[in-house]
Amino acid sequence: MTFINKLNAVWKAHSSLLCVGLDPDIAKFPAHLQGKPDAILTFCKAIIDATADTACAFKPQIAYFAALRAEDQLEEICAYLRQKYPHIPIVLDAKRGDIGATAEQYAREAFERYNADAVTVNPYMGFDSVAPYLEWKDRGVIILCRTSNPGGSDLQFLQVDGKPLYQHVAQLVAEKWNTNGQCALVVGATFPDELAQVRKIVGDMPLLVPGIGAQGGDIQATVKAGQTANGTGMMINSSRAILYAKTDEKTGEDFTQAARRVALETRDAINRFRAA
Ligand SMILES: O=C(O)c1cc(=O)[nH]c(=O)n1[C@@H]1O[C@H](COP(=O)(O)O)[C@@H](O)[C@H]1O
Repeated sequence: MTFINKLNAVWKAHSSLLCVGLDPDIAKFPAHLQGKPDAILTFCKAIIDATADTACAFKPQIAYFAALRAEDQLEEICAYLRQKYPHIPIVLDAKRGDIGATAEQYAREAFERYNADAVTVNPYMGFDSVAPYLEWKDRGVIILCRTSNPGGSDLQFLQVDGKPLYQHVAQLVAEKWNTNGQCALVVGATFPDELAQVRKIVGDMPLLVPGIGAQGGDIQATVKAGQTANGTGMMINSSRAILYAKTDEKTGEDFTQAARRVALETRDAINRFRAA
């Protein structure tokens, strides 16, 4: 099944636009996992099991694994997702961007080694740097458009031929690069006005929308600006707010129960503003 078909099916089946980000930071792990050799694997599996039914996607961020020489644990996590939750897309967040020959290797890394359903890529080097990912016809290629960070404006907001650069990216992807219908765009929840602009340009193209939770993006404004006519169209990502949710001492919650509680609250807060 293609990435886009999988996403459409799980949006419906789970009634959720929530993407759970897997950004494992050992320093924030519960005490009983500290110092264990496979702590990242154990932590991520526990989070996945606690939140799978609330999510429309899981998004592992590769830097958190690579920095700790834990790519083998990322492989195991992706294999676990494939085996236990094959209906939930895996979005590998790698933000790659390089010349074609090198991009071919990055595409193999994402789609063969990790067997991800989709990968995030940077459009700065132009079409030939993105083309190798598009060769993988059943996979998703999620292109940075209007990122959630404050410095995103430095380049993405530059006026080019009368409109900001990020709108050119949206138009280029929608009109020229997406010939196989496998593209999506990254647009931060921290910029709902721009999210609405992108939605106007790209029709029903899926959007990966990080920036709620720890980065403070407004859920109501995000959903109103970014949803499609049928109330879908987005993978709204939250990582740290779910992974490291504060446990409620009164009820004696553990970290998985706290993560599940916040994931459910976030999913429901999103659903409150969706079109029926
Ligand atoms: O591509 C991304 O996922 C991404 C794009 C962007 O513009 N902003 C952004 O925060 N992200 C990623 O989304 C996640 C956000 O994490 P939290 O702020 O903890 O929810 C991190 O893994 C970021 O690397």
